[in-house]
Amino acid sequence: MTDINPHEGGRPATRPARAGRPDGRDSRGQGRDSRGQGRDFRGRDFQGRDGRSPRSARSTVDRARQAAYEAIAAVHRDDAYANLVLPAILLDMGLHGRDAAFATELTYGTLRALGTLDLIIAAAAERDVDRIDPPARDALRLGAYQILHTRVPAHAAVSSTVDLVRAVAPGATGFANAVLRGITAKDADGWVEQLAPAYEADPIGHLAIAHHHPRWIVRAFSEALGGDLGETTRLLIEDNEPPPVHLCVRPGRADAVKIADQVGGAPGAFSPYAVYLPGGAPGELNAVRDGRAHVQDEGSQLVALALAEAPVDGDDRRWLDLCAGPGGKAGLLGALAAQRDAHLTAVEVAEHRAALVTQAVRGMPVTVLATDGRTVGRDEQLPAGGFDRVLVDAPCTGLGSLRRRPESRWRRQPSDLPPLTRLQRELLGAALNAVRPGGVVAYVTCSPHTVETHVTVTEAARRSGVSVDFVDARPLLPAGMPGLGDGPTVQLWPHRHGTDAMFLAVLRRTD
Ligand SMILES: C[S@@+](CC[C@H](N)C(=O)[O-])C[C@H]1O[C@@H](n2cnc3c(N)ncnc32)[C@H](O)[C@@H]1O
Repeated sequence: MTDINPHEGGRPATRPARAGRPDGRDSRGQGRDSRGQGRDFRGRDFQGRDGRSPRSARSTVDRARQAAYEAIAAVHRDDAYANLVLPAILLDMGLHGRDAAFATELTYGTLRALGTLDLIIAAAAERDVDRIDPPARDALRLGAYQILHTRVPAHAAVSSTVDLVRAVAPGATGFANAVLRGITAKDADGWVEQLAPAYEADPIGHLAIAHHHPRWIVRAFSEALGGDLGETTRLLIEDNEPPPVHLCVRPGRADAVKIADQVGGAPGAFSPYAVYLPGGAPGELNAVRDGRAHVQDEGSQLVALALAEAPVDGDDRRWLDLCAGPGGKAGLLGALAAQRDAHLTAVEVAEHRAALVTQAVRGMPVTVLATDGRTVGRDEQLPAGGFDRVLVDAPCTGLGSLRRRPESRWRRQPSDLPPLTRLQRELLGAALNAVRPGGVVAYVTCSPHTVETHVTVTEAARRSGVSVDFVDARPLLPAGMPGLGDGPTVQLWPHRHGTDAMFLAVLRRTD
């Protein structure tokens, strides 16, 4: 498993620790009360900025809730990624089995539902959540999630959260108790009825609150689904489910059916290389450790395979992956290149991610370049017209994989779109310059936002100065795959295909 978020433009997956906490580790879980002191979830005191002495404290909070609180606090305090910080916390605390599963459910569920939970907390507290101290606020979010969305009895959710607040923000114990009791007055549907606009008057606004997504994302999904609100609702529901874990069994190195048997999983429904895992820690599987397989969503496999399937006239040996880090698709394309006597050049601008690509393609006919993909035509290793197949798996908002990054829906903003789409256009323009006439380019995003998909492709093709035709991408996917639309582009969906919402456009250069 990689420690890199593939949708970020070269940014490490855990953002750097704040000044004064160089390793990020000592700071985890700490909360500060209003006097600048606080305690971490294990009751250890830390000294306030005012230099007063530590106090002694004992936490009575169970360890699964402590772990969840610590992860949620790290996400909000340190801009950490939950999918990375939580496993580290579980390991650190020695939590396994049911405790680890409960901590994961609480962390992921709370972070996914955050926007709606905050509205409910604000209503019960009669104050905006911004006016609640961060440690108490995160504990309240965790408590509200348990009350409204788990089978934990309300009284247990309230008392365990009050214990937590006592440990991390002692001054707010009475306040938290009152707010939590207020929240128990209604169930989740009752709160949605009180706080959301009526569906008939404002369906997007209603769905956003009822299914825990920012409004602009619901609107973008709805647009990408042609305004079908029923399908949009199914997508939102799917986005709130735990994500499946898929393996890609590398072509020529092992057989997916055999690996599925070995790991107690199931062969994928669509990709011949996919294995659906039953759970557990994929990084510990022998097949992953020894390079026969890597963790990769089936949708990512399908779009990479589509590039390899697209017909090209003449030579077919020079392949290019223009945005390769951390190396999932390069690992699959590199294994195919080995079988087809081709060679892959894998480009990644961020050096630490280029190093991950190098690891991912070990033993394959792949050259990794840590450089900017937009230097096509200016870098002798990236000659204009020098490639037969080119993949642009562009940096994007990642709205198609919200299941995997529970906090990202609330972090992403519409203002992220203009710089990303500019970069997407430039990278696709570079790819169209890199491919030779008769060769093909696959443009891929893990976002269904039409500004990142159709608009980018149309604009980049228009501005590129080369002539291109769209190739119908549907026949490049497995025969009989349902729900691929009218072409020529393809949009995969979690609720239709069980994959991330990958977009694929295939273009052939004609001059
Ligand atoms: C969506 S990710 C690619 C995921 C990858 N294909 C995989 O399957 O693992 C986009 C990548 O593009 C990289 N990137 C961003 N700007 C770039 C540029 N100008 N040139 C090359 N790579 C770039 C990012 O650092 C990021 O690693």
